[in-house]
Amino acid sequence: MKICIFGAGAVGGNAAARLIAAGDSEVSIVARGAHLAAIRDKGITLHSEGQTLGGKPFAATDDPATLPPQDLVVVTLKAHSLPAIAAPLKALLAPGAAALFFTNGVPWWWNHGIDEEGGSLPLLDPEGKLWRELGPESVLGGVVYSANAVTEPGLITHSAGNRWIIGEPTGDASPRADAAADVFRKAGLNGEVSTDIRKAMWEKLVLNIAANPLCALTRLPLGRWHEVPAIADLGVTLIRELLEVAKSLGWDLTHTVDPAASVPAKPGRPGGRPSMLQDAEAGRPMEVEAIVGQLQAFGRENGVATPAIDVVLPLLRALDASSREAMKI
Ligand SMILES: NC(=O)C1=CN([C@@H]2O[C@H](COP(=O)(O)OP(=O)(O)OC[C@H]3O[C@@H](n4cnc5c(N)ncnc54)[C@H](OP(=O)(O)O)[C@@H]3O)[C@@H](O)[C@H]2O)C=CC1
Ligand SMILES: CC(C)(CO)C(=O)C(=O)O
Repeated sequence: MKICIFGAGAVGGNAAARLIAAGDSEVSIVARGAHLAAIRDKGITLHSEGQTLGGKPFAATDDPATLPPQDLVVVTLKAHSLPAIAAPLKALLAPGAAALFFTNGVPWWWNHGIDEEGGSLPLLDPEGKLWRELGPESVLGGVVYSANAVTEPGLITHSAGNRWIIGEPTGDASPRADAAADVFRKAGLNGEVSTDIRKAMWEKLVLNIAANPLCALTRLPLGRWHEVPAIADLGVTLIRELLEVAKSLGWDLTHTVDPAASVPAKPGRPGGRPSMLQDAEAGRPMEVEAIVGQLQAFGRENGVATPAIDVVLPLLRALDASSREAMKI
């Protein structure tokens, strides 16, 4: 099986290192910049649970057009980077092959299988390129619990979690979802198939809606939230709003999720640098719309008030705009 990891940064780098080490598939990597140069020079190295994997030079590329058609493309870019790769991603897929998106937050393909006329979500696919040029029928949805950081170019440090949930947006069982989960499991990545990938998305978003924006805005990693207890209280409020939005769309998690117990920060627990904090610290764009903005949009469409989101969202958008301005993008 030919598998490409498109955007092998923190999460994708973990998957790539494990898939390469397993040796069951023909793996290729699309990366860029200093990270790409380091992968070509020294390979992709994964530090995980006291073990080190990888570390042999690897012929990665920044030009997907140089790769042969792939049976599976695992897409691990940030949500805001996706529209730019719609056409090259489509060109990389062998007939019938899937693009498996492991992206936090509400996915651009949300309407596929539930409201085709609704098309792409404008906050996530502003010009509709993903819907039009890639096409939602190419999509496998993915939800990942695996905390990683690119600690230096070519080096991925994995700190917690190993759960990779895969599902068709239509909710159907499919050989391509089974095959993807299977190849992940063989590589030591706990792949599982879901017939309700949106439910898995909401359950994961319970963690992200509190951790990601509040760590990014305060610069406090999760292990330091106890220094300002009101931060965790705000996290609980954000989770409550998320649950009401999800319920208005038909996913009622209010009986299974306890907001107070779901705030990811626990007093004294060390570490915890969510991906949005990593982006804020590095002055990179952040996944504001997938993790926060789309919740406000859904809330407004369905008459659900989101007062805490309404405060957090403009702060994040302003922070994001200043990063983009500094990076001239
Ligand atoms: N990090 C984590 O612990 C977790 C992250 N997630 C989610 O997983 C997804 C991926 O996150 P994460 O791994 O942290 O992101 P990263 O930014 O670490 O990785 C994405 C990589 O894709 C590269 N990239 C972007 N565009 C292109 C392009 N056109 N061609 C080649 N390479 C490209 C980026 O390069 P550059 O840096 O130059 O932009 C970067 O190296 C996100 O949705 C995130 O929310 C989920 C669970 C945990
Ligand atoms: C759950 C969490 C917070 C793990 O790091 C994550 O998904 C992220 O970093 O975006």
